[in-house]
Amino acid sequence: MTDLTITDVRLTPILVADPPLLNTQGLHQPYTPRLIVEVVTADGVAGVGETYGDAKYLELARPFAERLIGRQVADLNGLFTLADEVAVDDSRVQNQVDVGGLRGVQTADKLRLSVVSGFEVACLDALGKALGQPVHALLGGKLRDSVEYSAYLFYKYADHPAGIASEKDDWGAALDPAGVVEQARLFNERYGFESFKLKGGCFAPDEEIAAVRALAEAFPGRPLRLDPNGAWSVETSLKVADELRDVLEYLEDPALGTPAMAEVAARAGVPLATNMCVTTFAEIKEAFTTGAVQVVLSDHHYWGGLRNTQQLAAICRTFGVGISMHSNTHLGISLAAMTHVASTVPNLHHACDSHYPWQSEDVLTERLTFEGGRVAVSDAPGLGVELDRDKVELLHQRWLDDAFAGLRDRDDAAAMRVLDPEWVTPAVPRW
Ligand SMILES: O=C([O-])C(=O)C[C@H](O)[C@@H](O)C(=O)[O-]
Ligand SMILES: [Mg+2]
Repeated sequence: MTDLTITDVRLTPILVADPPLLNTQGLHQPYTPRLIVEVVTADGVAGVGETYGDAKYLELARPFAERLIGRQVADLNGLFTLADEVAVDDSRVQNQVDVGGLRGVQTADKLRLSVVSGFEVACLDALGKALGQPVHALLGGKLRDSVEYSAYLFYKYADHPAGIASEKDDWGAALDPAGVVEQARLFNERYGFESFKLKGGCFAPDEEIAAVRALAEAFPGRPLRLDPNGAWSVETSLKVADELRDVLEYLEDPALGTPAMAEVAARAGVPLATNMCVTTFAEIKEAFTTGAVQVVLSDHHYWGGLRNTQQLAAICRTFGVGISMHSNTHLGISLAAMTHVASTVPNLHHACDSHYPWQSEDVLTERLTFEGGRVAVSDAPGLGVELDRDKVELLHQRWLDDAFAGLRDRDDAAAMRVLDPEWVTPAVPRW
């Protein structure tokens, strides 16, 4: 009989290289924190998970990990009750937003769920390995053999600011329509992506409209999305919708907050997607009953894991709201987890987001690959990925070395201040 008792939990904070990508808050720093979670059973089976690595997540993950020892790896529901026992320092959530608000509201519950998700995935991986079953089978079985992702286009500089330690990337700059189209071509060439999302809210809306128009010309008929992370007023959102209605699959978080989104949705004539105004179960009712969103972009990290993602998908199905997936900077562990759960969701009709192509570094022995913009659903036991200890150690050492350099907490405004000392997180609506 397999012993599924958890006997060891390892938490490894790391810093991963990130290119100089722009968003409405500022600029990505050259390295970004992630937390690698490993749970080990009495039989020596190890499962891996990954979540946000900023200090407030680590502070919660540590006491949570201690409480896991002696519990069963299959006790997934118990993870949530256990999380409730871990106190959240109020100053970490009161009047705070995460990454300048890119991940929506910040609450103690959401912070806990973001931590639980890393452990839930690690437990599912260990359970799958112990039982010889892929994670998708533990979630009820895959409905498709591969999952489609979209190209996640960013305005970007060619390099991080001079004199700042960073890794070089080979994507070049993208600061105007021609640069955005060139980046899209590279994404298409390298990974076969068929749909394209542009991270907007960086330049005046007319410039971003021109970039999407240029994409539509270069890739006729392909699904296109524009996401300014709530940077626009209702009026500006409606103007952009008016100009791009014929080419957009959806407009993502044009304005901030459910009431503003509902106003835009009522008149835009284009579906609205969100990963900002519906990020918790508590936010669903208002958004769905006011028709504020037509597509929810789930993120298993902040929704609390893969099974919560399935529950969210079922609620969306009930209300006739679409579902797809949001992505922050993440590594192959999370891409594998996203792919497993996405393969089990019946109503997944949009290509999911993934930052993975931007991450030149990973902690796996083998990187996951996109073929025709799709990731194959693994049938190997667990997630189907293997941790490379040397790589984990290298990236962990970078985190250790950073004690005073300010990279352990993601701060896009701080990165922008290196270029523009006057930069502050822009007030919203920005346009
Ligand atoms: O709304 C979104 O899709 C995101 O917030 C994804 C990421 O946070 C992205 O904007 C970023 O990393 O700059
Ligand atoms: Mg978004």
